Amino acid sequence: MQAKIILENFNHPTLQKNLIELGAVTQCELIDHQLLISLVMPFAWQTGFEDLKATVTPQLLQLDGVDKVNWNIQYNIATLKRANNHHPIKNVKNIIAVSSGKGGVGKSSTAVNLALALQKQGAKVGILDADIYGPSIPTMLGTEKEQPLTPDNKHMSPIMAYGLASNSIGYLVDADGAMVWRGPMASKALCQILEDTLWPELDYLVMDMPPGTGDIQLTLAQNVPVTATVIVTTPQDIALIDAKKGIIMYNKVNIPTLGIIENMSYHICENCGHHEAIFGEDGAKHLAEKYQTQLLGQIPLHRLLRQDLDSGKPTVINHPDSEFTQLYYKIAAQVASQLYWQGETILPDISFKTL
Ligand SMILES: Nc1ncnc2c1ncn2[C@@H]1O[C@H](COP(=O)(O)OP(=O)(O)OP(=O)(O)O)[C@@H](O)[C@H]1O
Repeated sequence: MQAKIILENFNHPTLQKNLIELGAVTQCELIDHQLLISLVMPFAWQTGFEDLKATVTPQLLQLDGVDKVNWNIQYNIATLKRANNHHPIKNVKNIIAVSSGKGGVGKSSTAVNLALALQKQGAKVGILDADIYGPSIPTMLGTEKEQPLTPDNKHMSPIMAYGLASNSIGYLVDADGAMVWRGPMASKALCQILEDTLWPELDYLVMDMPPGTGDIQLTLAQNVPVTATVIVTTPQDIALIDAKKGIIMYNKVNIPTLGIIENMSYHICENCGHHEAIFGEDGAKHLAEKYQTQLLGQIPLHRLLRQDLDSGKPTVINHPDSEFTQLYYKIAAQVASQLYWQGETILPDISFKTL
């Protein structure tokens, strides 16, 4: 049928096989001059779907007998093989660790906007703030006054914010208390929070890792059932050197690096809109090339991004139509698709880590 050929010919940066080959098209039928097309996608793909509709609908309407095209998409997000074959966490399909070699590069800001953007891409998403040195996710989600309830005195219910299930060391201890934890104590506590949270069914759990490449990060990376990591850096040499250390550390513990997100890539002048590369140019691109990974996206330095986070309403929520939100959507589409294409689909989980 010609409609199938049109679907087969659709190319998109997030697709490495066409939709027919991928087995994503579950219905393509002409009924009463209406073409019904249904897709089931194994990764979050809402912007891809919008692009598909915009590109392909006019072509389909040219076919004989087609007066209308009726589109439908559903998700059955794949569970991908975890690094080091760790046992999974109950209800969590995939864990994406957001890491940075250096502190203050915008790892938490990126993690929270990425989690929200993945959700807008059609996935069920949670976020775990494992940044013991500065648990900032509760502030960024506007939930800093909340505390998880424990229905059975053993497990914690996550705090819900904008549809994300969240938990943070910041809900449980004050920042000063957490800072003095020694390495083994900190990583043990973090693993416990991950395991003791009653996560709802999640396609992706974004984990905001503590910055750095020391013992805590290493122990965490080795013990958490991570699917892959994403490294956040600025284009500045001193951040790139640490980002490189991060890639090497994850390589050592067999955790795949999906790619690099460059934050504060350029400054946008609020008066004239001029883009200025105040921290240098192309640093993350070169780093990605050198380590055979990819640049997943670039986020500018802009006051709005900071203000939105400070007010507890990340830009993806507070300014959904902004150019920044579009950038996060694009990054989320890249992260979800790369995770799928670089990973190995496994069967849904039957055994869980003992709690
Ligand atoms: N692209 C950006 N534009 C403007 N402000 C930003 C941007 N990215 C991050 N910020 C601001 O920079 C500060 C540090 O960001 P963030 O807490 O995300 O960094 P981090 O790498 O997680 O830090 P830490 O090392 O403490 O974990 C925050 O105030 C945040 O609002």
